[in-house]
Amino acid sequence: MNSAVLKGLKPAVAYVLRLRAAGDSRKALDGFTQLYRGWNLQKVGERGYSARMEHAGGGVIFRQLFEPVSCTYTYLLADPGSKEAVLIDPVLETVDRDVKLIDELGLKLKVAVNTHCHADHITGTGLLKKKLYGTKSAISRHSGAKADIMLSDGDSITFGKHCLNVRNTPGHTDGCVTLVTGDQSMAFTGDALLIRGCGRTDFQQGCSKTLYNSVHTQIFSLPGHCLIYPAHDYKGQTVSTVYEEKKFNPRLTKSLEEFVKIMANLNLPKPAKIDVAVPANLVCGLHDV
Ligand SMILES: N[C@@H](CCC(=O)N[C@@H](CSS)C(=O)NCC(=O)O)C(=O)O
Repeated sequence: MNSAVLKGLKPAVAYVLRLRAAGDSRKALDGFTQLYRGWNLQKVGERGYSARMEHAGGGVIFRQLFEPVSCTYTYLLADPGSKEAVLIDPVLETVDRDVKLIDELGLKLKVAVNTHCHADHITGTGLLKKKLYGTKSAISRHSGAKADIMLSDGDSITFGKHCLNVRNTPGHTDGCVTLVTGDQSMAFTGDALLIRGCGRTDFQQGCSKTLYNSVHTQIFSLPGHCLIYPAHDYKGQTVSTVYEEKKFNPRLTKSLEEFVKIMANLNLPKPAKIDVAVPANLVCGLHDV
């Protein structure tokens, strides 16, 4: 670590040590967790993309990628040792970008997984299967969509020595899942939980009561420092934490009754591509499996 980085870290380390000396070990532990994460964050371009790269202990390669028309995040995770990779929520229009990155990093795409049957964009999984031989598609068995791997609650998607654990989080659709890293440091929440928001519940199999229950039991039960990576953001945010959303989410901090009212009065326009996207996504994108 160079001296400029060390100089910048010193006050933060001192603050954490002061917390520990003052006997606030929980806050100190959270502080250390944040510092550790900070060492692995990189700022790229105009958006604050976080990229946790491989390090001495053998971390995970991680990229957050953005598709600006549907404001969709695609996530690439890979094991630095085996080079096995997983892509979460790829978008048809950005498949070439994703393939190039996977090639450049020398990775082998094992699974392209959708957190649910999307209504606003066409998934890239079908095209990825054609472009990257051996890739398997995956989606929840409750989604009604076709894929090579039909996921159930409690399943794991492994890539090298890492894994993503599947938690059913229905409510936006019946087949919504949240994918949680084995160490519970990151959760990919799809459209169940967005940053300071949540997925709408007014089409497909949407149910606001179900969504409220999913978020509270399956996501808010994760550790406070667990990073939340949603499928979309419409306001330029990239990442949140369980702690932040439990404290500041304007919908999910409310009672169930209030939440149901909020969701019934969102009055959002229908996604522009819904009539094309849903039928295509039921067969893994434009291309059949
Ligand atoms: N304008 C977009 C669709 C925006 C939208 O409805 N987003 C969904 C997730 S994608 S189905 C949603 O749940 N939004 C929640 C919210 O509070 O905004 C388009 O035309 O594609």
